[in-house]
Amino acid sequence: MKILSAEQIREADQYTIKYEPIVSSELMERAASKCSEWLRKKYDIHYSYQIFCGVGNNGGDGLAIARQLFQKGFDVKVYQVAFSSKKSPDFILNEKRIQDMDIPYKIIKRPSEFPPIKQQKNIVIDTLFGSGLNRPARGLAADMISYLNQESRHTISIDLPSGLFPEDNSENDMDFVIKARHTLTFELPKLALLFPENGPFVGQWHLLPIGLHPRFISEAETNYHFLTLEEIKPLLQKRKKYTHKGSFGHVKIVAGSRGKMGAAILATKAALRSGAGLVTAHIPGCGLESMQTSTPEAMVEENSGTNILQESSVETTGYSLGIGPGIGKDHSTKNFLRALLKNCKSPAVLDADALNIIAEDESCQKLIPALSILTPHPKEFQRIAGEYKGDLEKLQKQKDLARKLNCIVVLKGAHTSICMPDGRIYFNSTGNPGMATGGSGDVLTGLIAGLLAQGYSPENTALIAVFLHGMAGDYAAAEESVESLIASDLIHQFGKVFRNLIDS
Ligand SMILES: NC(=O)C1=CN([C@@H]2O[C@H](COP(=O)(O)OP(=O)(O)OC[C@H]3O[C@@H](n4cnc5c(N)ncnc54)[C@H](OP(=O)(O)O)[C@@H]3O)[C@@H](O)[C@H]2O)[C@@H](O)CC1
Ligand SMILES: [K+]
Repeated sequence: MKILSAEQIREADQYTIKYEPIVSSELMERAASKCSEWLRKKYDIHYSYQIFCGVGNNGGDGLAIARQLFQKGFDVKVYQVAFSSKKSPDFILNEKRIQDMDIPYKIIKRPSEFPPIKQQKNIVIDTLFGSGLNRPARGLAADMISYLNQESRHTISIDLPSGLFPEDNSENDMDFVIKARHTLTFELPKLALLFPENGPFVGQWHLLPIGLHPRFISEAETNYHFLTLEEIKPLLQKRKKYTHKGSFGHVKIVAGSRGKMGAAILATKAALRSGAGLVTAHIPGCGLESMQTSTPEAMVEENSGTNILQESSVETTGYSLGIGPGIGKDHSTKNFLRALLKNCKSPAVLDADALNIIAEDESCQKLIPALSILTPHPKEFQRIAGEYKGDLEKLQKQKDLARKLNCIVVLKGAHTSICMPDGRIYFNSTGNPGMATGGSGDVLTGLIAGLLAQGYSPENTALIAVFLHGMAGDYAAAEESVESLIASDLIHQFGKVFRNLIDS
């Protein structure tokens, strides 16, 4: 699914009006009815609504939602926050409609007129600003936002939390942005909704399709995508009947050190469960027994080091390498990694301490095979890409790094972003906070290496693996809980994930 800029969404809006065709007030009515349907499904008739409107089309949405809820018998109160006298035509039309229906409607001109916010079974609907915000909120609008953030326990923002810019908030004043519990956004996600730093404002966000013209969307150009099931399913290969283990490649997991063998075991198990034909674990001697006992399906190749990986010759040809989980940063391990990368000619997966080592050694970065997949978490990413101020700058650094190394950079987090060397970025839609747990990244490394071995292109491998990994997390959280989720649970869910994705 594409992520378009506010400018493109405005164009999509105009294109739909012209070519569907539909009058703009009807498009607003459609958007509002999607919202009121969503609300009615979630909250029963005992809930009341306080709807705060600006004077643009976002405010117009608020007025239309108010009328629709009122018509269904809900207790609705509407407030126009008069921060400007320039009302949009569709706002004016909807204002007239609610006035004709005797819906309680007040105009707020100063903070002393802010109404008390009901605390029980009450929802505040925020329609002060949407995608038309063109400067940080100030004056009356800013006061209103602060007041609602302080008083309302349950705010739902329409299209965007008011005060949040759809893309770039680096210059914004975040004290004057609504903190919503839910955000109902139209048709396509906006970039700002995907940034972890905006989580406190956006809450949970939901996409409501409003029928913007499909031709405009399919022709619109963008580097940003939101990765959904529809895009992943066609990428997956079904196993053919006449195949044998040699058809599915050979993974080599290069991982572990004394005290961190768990990382190697998790990555190895994940590679096995990903469907790779054969998996070899290249580990320090101290891990031999634990690996063979816990993971009898894997072969073990002992490194010359007992406690850490140190220089020894490693065959790389014919393998998909997953390098880094639990290897530490000992001087000998650094030398080992350098020699390994020198030797390795096909795309590999680099994670954890492998990334920390290359972060400290620029010359080592040049040895990474083209189209390798790097999977840093934010701290590792910062070490390798440098400091950044906010998530937009972080995204730019991710693009710079992918281009510089000619690699795929998978930046882990809520909505993990996958950046291709040509600058395309995919945000993942699966996963949950329970996955922020030790070993979760090791599982991803094994899964990526396992898919790579089976002949998926590096690009498709990264997309599929991240999506599957998140989906496994969602299944695990549904069966147990977000709190209790541990990394092995993810591997246990791979079977169900594959079955649901490939067979259905
Ligand atoms: N596109 C779609 O598909 C559909 C879009 N729809 C809806 O339309 C919304 C976009 O509407 P929009 O363009 O009218 O802008 P909106 O966010 O209401 O605000 C603009 C007003 O705010 C003002 N203003 C701005 N910043 C300000 C500030 N800091 N402080 C004070 N004032 C400020 C600005 O005035 P000015 O800059 O001229 O002073 C103007 O008056 C979109 O989010 C969605 O909800 C749906 O109805 C149908 C389908
Ligand atoms: K809003």
